Formats: sequence, C-alpha cells, structure tokens
Amino acid sequence: TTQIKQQLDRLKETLRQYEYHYHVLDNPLVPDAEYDRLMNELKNLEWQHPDLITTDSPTQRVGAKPLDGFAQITHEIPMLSLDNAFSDDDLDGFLRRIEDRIPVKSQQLEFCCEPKLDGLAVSILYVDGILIQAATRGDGNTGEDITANIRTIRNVPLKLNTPNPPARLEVRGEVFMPQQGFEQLNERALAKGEKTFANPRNAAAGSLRQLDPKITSQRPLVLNAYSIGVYESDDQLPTGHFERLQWLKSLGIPVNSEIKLAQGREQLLAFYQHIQQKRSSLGYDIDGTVLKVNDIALQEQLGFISKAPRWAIAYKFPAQEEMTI
Ligand SMILES: Cc1c[n+]2nc(N)[nH]c2nc1OC(C)C
Repeated sequence: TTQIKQQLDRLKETLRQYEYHYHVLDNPLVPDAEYDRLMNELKNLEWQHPDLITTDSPTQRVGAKPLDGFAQITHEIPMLSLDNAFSDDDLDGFLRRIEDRIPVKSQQLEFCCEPKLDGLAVSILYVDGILIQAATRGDGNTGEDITANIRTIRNVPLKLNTPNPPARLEVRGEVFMPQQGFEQLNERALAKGEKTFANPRNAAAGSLRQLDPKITSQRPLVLNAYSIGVYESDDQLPTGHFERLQWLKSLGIPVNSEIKLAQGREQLLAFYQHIQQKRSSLGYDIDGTVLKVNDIALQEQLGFISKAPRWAIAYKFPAQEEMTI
C-alpha cells in the first residue's frame, strides 16, 4: 500500500496547493472543474482505502454527525476586546497615552492598520501544522469548541503550508459572511419558509453555532486572521505585527488584503479615510479600522488596560510643583 499512500499524498498535496492559491492568494492555479475532478479522484481512492484516510485530508471538512452541545474551551491567553475611538480627538488621546508611556513620538511610530471585520472572533489551534481545535471568543477567557464547524470553512487550511510547522500555533481572526452570500442565504431561506437573518454578522454567528456541521458547511463563511495567540517553535516570529500577518499568509492562513503599514498621525487618518471610502465596495461588512502599534516589543511595553470601570473616574489635581525648601 505504499504505492497507494504515495498516490494519496500527492493528491492531497496538490489539492492543498490549489486551495491555497484560490482562497489565500486569490489567484487560482486551475479551473474549478479540474479542482473538482481531483477532489473526486481523492474521494474515490479514500473510499477504496478508508484505513488510509487522514484528518488533514481536503475531503475531511464535514464532520460525520451533529453534536449534542458545545464543549467549553479555556483560552491559554485571554482574548481581549478593543478600546474604541470615535473621532480624531479620540485618536489623538490614544496616541498621547502611548507617548506618555514610551519614549517615542507618535510621528515616528509604525502602525499596522486593518479593517475591523463585523463577524465573530475565533481562535484556531494548529499542532505540528494540523488543525486540532477551534473556539469562539466567548467571554474572553472561555469559549465554545466549534472545531467541527471551523473545519467546514473552505479558506481555513486543515494543514499548514510548510515543511517544518511550529509545534503549536494559535491563529486568531474573524469569521464573517460576505454580503452576497448573506443575500443568497436569506433568499433561499425565504423560498423555503425558513427564518432569515437580520444581518451578515448574525448569519455568521448562527452558522457557527450550528450543532450539525453539514449545515455550517453549506453557509458561505470566510476567515480573516488578525493576530497570533499561543506560539511554540524553535523559530522566532517576526518582530512586527504586519510581518507576522504576512508570515501567517505564507503558511496558508487567509489575511485581509487591505491591511497596511502606516507611520504617524497623518498616515493613520489617511488609512481610516481610505477604508471609509471603500467601505460600500468591499463586499463584506466592517465597523471601522483597527490601528495597532506594529513593533511587538513596544506592544509588550504598552501592555493592556484591564477594562477600567465606566462609572468611576479619577479626577486628579494638577501635579504639584515639588517645593524645595
Ligand atoms: C479584538 C481584536 C479585533 N481585531 N480586528 C482586527 N482586524 N484586529 C483585531 N485585533 C483584536 O485584538 C488584538 C488587539 C489582540
């Protein structure tokens, strides 16, 4: 059966490359018909040799049976939320708070600028390059195990596109439903007298919370990664967030194509205005932008503000001149 195994491996690797070029590089290598032909060839060969089926095979996206419920998963690193800005003044406050804590003028600071996708935050764990587990953000500390549903999302790789994968890599990103897929889903639901969804975000949430992966598999969901959680490897990660996202893309993880580096206040505002102007033609819902200090070491120096209470404020006296007597 080594002959069969080699044939299976070749088919799986070829299909993975086709999926990578189609879903991540947005640049198909072959027509869909050729992809479908090869997928059927692999399905037939696996049907003849079920004992040789591997969990990372492109044929293994839709789980067997519906779940009774979702198990809970505790995030090793909490998935925190973001502070909001609603005006240029708020942005200036954000920049000033950074300058107060690190000796760098914001004009010299590089930022990774991203569209803020209006979907659901998820965490996907790859062990030795194989998709092992996926969870919703939940309350930030514990989420629901939605591994079976995440596996059905066509642009989520079941195996990372590298000969030497990290021991553990947690990818964090947004699962969303593009507007066209949302409209088609609601049309079909109406035609079948089923309930429709109010907006793409609810449709994505409802699709990920399906206990039956066969239903999730028929929903047009898309993943875009935006950060790395747990990482264990002999190799160091790049030292910039933007460069880390490009590295994820090289591994076969889809990353939004609007993401850019910007330096200083003017370029941040230019990115914000650029995305705002493109908003209606993106083909998916966004609710703003996410602007991140790009240098990871600076991110760690700046740290997190645990959500300060909204109902209390420390109104301080002006700093007293130290009297030297
Ligand atoms: C909660 C969140 C949401 N988003 N969305 C994007 N694009 N990036 C991003 N980063 C996040 O958190 C990081 C700052 C860790």
